[in-house]
Amino acid sequence: MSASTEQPAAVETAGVTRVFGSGRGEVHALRDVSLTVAEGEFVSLIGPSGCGKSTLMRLIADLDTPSSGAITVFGKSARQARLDQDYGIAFQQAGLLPWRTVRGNIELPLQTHGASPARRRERTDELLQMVGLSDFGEHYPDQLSGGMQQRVAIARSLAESPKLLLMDEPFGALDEMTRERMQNELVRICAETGCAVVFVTHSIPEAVFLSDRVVVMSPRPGEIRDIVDITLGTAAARGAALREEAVFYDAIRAVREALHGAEPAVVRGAETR
Ligand SMILES: Nc1ncnc2c1ncn2[C@@H]1O[C@H](COP(=O)(O)OP(=O)(O)OP(=O)(O)O)[C@@H](O)[C@H]1O
Repeated sequence: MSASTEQPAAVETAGVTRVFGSGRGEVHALRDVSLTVAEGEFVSLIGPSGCGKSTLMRLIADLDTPSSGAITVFGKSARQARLDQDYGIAFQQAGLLPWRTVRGNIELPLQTHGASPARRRERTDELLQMVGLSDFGEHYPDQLSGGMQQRVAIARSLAESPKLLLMDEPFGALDEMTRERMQNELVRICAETGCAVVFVTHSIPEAVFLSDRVVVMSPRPGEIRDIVDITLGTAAARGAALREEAVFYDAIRAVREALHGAEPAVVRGAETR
C-alpha cells in the first residue's frame, strides 16, 4: 500500500508497541502491531478484554504515543491527520460537549470546517433522523440515556462523510434492535461514501457482519494473532437476511476458532452470540 504509485493506506501501523509505566509496574499493552487498512476497507479488531484494542485506537487517533513503531493515516503522521481532522471518531465514552445541545454536538465538525448554517441544519436533520433522535435535537447530553448519547456521537462522527472512521465499541450500549439497525446503516454509509473504518467490538457476529477483515488479537501484550478475511460480498449482499445465512455462521466460526486458538478456551470479554 505504501508504493509511490498507489494511494496511501487509510491507516498503517508498523511495529507498534506500547508499554505503560516503568519498572515493576510496567504494563505491556501492545507488542509489534503491524497493520494496514486500505482506503475504503472495513477492519474490525477483536480480542479478549485488556488486549490493547482501545490502546491501538487511541494511538491511531493521536490521543497517545507509541513506545516504539510508527503510525501513518493517509500517509501523514497521526498528529498531522488529527490536526487536519481527517477522520470521524466514535469512542466508547460518547465524548460529547455537555454545554452544547445534541444538535450543537452533531454540527461541530461541520462548523469547524466552515459549512453554512443552512447546510449544517440540513445535514444535522438527516443525521438526527438516521440515529432515531429527531425529537431530541434541542436536548443536552445529560438529558439522554447512555445509548442515546452514543448515537449522538455516531451521528457526529458521520457528519462530514469522512474517508476514515475510528469506532471503539460504538454500539456497546445499544439495545439489540437499535444495534442491528445501526449496523445496517453503517454498512450502507460505508458503501455510499467509500470510507475506511477501524472498528473495535466484543461481538463476533457484529465484526463478521460489518467487516472485510477481522483482526484477532492475543491476550496482553496484544499482538495480531490472526487476520480473517470475510467474503460476504458487497453492501448490497449484506442485508438483514445475511444474518440467517449459512455463510454468515461459517465466518463466525472461523473468527471464533482464530480467537480461541487451538484450545476451545473461554475467552473472557469476547461475546460469541
Ligand atoms: N493510561 C494507561 N496507563 C496504564 N495502563 C493502561 C493505560 N491504558 C491502558 N492500560 C492497560 O493496557 C492494557 C490494554 O488496555 P485497553 O483498554 O487497550 O484494552 P482493551 O482491549 O480495549 O480492553 P476492553 O476490551 O476491556 O475494552 C490493559 O491492561 C490496561 O490496564
